Amino acid sequence: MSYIEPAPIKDKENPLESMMQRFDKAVELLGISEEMYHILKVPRKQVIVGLPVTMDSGEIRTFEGYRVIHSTILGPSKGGIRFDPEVNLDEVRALAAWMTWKCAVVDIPYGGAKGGIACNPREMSAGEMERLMRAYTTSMLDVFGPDQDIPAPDMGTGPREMAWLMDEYSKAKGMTVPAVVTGKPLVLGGSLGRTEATGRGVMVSALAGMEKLRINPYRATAVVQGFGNVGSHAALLLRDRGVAIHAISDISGAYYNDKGIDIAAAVAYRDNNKGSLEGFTGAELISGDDLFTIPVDVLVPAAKEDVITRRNVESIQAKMIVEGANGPTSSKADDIINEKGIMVVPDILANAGGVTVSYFEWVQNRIGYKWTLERVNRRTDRIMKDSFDKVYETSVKYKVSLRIAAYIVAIDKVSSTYKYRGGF
Ligand SMILES: NC(=O)C1=CN([C@@H]2O[C@H](COP(=O)(O)OP(=O)(O)OC[C@H]3O[C@@H](n4cnc5c(N)ncnc54)[C@H](OP(=O)(O)O)[C@@H]3O)[C@@H](O)[C@H]2O)C=CC1
Ligand SMILES: O=C(O)CCC(=O)C(=O)O
Repeated sequence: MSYIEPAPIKDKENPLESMMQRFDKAVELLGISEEMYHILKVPRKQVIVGLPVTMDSGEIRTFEGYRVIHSTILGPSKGGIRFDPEVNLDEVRALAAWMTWKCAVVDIPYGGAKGGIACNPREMSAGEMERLMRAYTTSMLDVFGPDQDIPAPDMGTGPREMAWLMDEYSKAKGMTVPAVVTGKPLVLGGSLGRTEATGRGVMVSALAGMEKLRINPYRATAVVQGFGNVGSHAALLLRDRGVAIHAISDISGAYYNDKGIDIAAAVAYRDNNKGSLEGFTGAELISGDDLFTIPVDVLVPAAKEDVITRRNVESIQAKMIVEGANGPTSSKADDIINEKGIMVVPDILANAGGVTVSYFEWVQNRIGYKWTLERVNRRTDRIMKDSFDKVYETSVKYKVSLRIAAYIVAIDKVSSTYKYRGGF
């Protein structure tokens, strides 16, 4: 028997602190009361579970899993499940709060939650992953529910894991409950457009930002860190709008080509190479750190938190950062970015396309009807563009960055909803 220790919180800028610093700034500008501050700050529920799983070797390993419900003020809580060795409670708490603000920014009727399991999916077989996901679902039967808390994919998980979750939950309830989870395979009630939705939202946000900066997409260049669900779809869709992608990266390194990378070839290579870009020959191999220093119009961090910090922020030469990942920029880097005059389209706006189409999937499951891809994309684009415009106007009104403006929009929405519900 062995026990997988969750990774200790590293000596780096803690994502929860980064989230709270932005939250505090926005709260101060909005002038909300002390009572409301605590209502919005403290998560409603935090669940930690031990998950014993039989590995293929016959050994039983116990993993630690988390689900944090940050808020249910706007509706049932919503947020993905992350499988990653570095998952810890503080990270999940920050990610859950970001979900609350994200749903509020794009005005969809959900609160915020997030889940995670400290595990390494790269070292696990499909059978081990399945047993782990089913054990987690069983532990969360009282937490999850189509009107209660609705999970979805995040780093290290995708439609396959959501299918196992739906099946395990449905078996326990004695009926098929597709609306308990989103990001499912199409045959199980998944929505057309969900797989590429987050990347699509990144593309719409990037184009809206370029318009403000008067950058012509057909002459624009970009680099994308992370080539998973979000990064690869963002790269494909930006390329479709004329943007030349000069570098992409994953854990194996960054791949640079100043003539523009053939993104479709990179996707095909990754898909035939166990999900990795390692050995990709359509570009020069450079270090992951060097990707941030390339002079381009748009930098899209689409891997994980705290990749833009005080350590590397000075070397960034992009005109715009569009945050595909959650929390890629530490709060300490924000001030320097603002001084440098770089526009940042923040995570809680830029990557909200995923939860938007998750909401559409949930709506379709509840009405028992399937929308066309054209309808999903049209509605997603409109929500993303309207949300960008609202955040932009707020940034002008309060003379703040787009990030603080997005927090202002979100906190205002959640706090006024709380008052309408009569909780105050
Ligand atoms: N999936 C979704 O719908 C949404 C995701 N997000 C956020 O987007 C981010 C990415 O999620 P998603 O695309 O789903 O995750 P995936 O697991 O699909 O992809 C993550 C990618 O990041 C790469 N990566 C991890 N660490 C590094 C690193 N240190 N340097 C370079 N690349 C790295 C991975 O490489 P490798 O494969 O080699 O490990 C992989 O290419 C996360 O912050 C997530 O919370 C936000 C909104 C919705
Ligand atoms: O699709 C969803 O419901 C949530 C996706 C997610 O976890 C995120 O936006 O960070």
